[in-house]
Amino acid sequence: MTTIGYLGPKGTFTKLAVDTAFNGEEKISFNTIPECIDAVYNDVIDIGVVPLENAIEGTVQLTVDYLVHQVRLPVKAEIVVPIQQHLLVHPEFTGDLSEIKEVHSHSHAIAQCHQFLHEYLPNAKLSYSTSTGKAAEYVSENKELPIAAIGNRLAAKEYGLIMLKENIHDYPNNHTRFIVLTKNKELNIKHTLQGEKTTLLITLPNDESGALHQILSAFAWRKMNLSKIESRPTKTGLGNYFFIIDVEQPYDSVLFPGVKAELEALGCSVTILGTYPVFHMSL
Ligand SMILES: O=C(O)C(=O)C[C@]1(C(=O)O)C=C[C@@H](O)C=C1
Repeated sequence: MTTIGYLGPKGTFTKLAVDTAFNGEEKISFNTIPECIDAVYNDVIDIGVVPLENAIEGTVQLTVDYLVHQVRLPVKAEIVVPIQQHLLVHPEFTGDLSEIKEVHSHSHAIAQCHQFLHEYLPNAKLSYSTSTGKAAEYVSENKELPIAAIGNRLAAKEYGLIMLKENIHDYPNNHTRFIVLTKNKELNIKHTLQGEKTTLLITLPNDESGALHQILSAFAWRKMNLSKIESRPTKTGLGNYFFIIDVEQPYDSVLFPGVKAELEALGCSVTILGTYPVFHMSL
């Protein structure tokens, strides 16, 4: 049977994404994003699903950095899921909002609710956990403490918690992109295909004037639409960056090799991180 790994434990957004996109497979929980990626790389599981980017908080840097610097695996699909954050408490907590002393969650979930926390829980201590599910688990195991978790409806159900405040994310149109990593498993995602993308990793030779302009023009004059460009440190010293570029089309044997050759002539290195279908899910 096909095995799918996800950032767990139960009740995470990644689990929600996996449950929505796949059924029938064996699903295995991992404590961290690197552990899940390693398990695909080491053939412990067939498929791994990890978060990549949130509409409010931006890129999940751990995922990008781990895939670029530690373990290279091809991206084979993208799943976009709506995200609703709720404030979860133990059913035995009978106080009101102002009595909550600690809020637990994943850093990305806390960041999506900064304004809410600033307004309603300015004195609560923020405690970061490996996932929203882990935070919900902690609240469920500590009923005597005046604490809350930020997480989703599934977490409330899985851990028997109450949603004290619903929809506490600061902006309404909240979504997270998850990527599906696999070495060679055929994917069978039965959802409406939203489009196709290719993600490239581009490293500049050194800090030359106009280098970024030259990179972008290689795409521009071929009329290749870019949906994301992001720079990250190469970790070799201050001022050294690579670029992750999402192109709104599948890989083809004319335009992409053309771009690659043109950029390599400028001294850049170009790696294809994946060419993949994009699925939008509704929960
Ligand atoms: O903690 C979870 O539930 C996750 O699946 C991780 C994660 C993330 O890394 O962005 C996924 C979606 C939400 O944006 C918040 C947290």
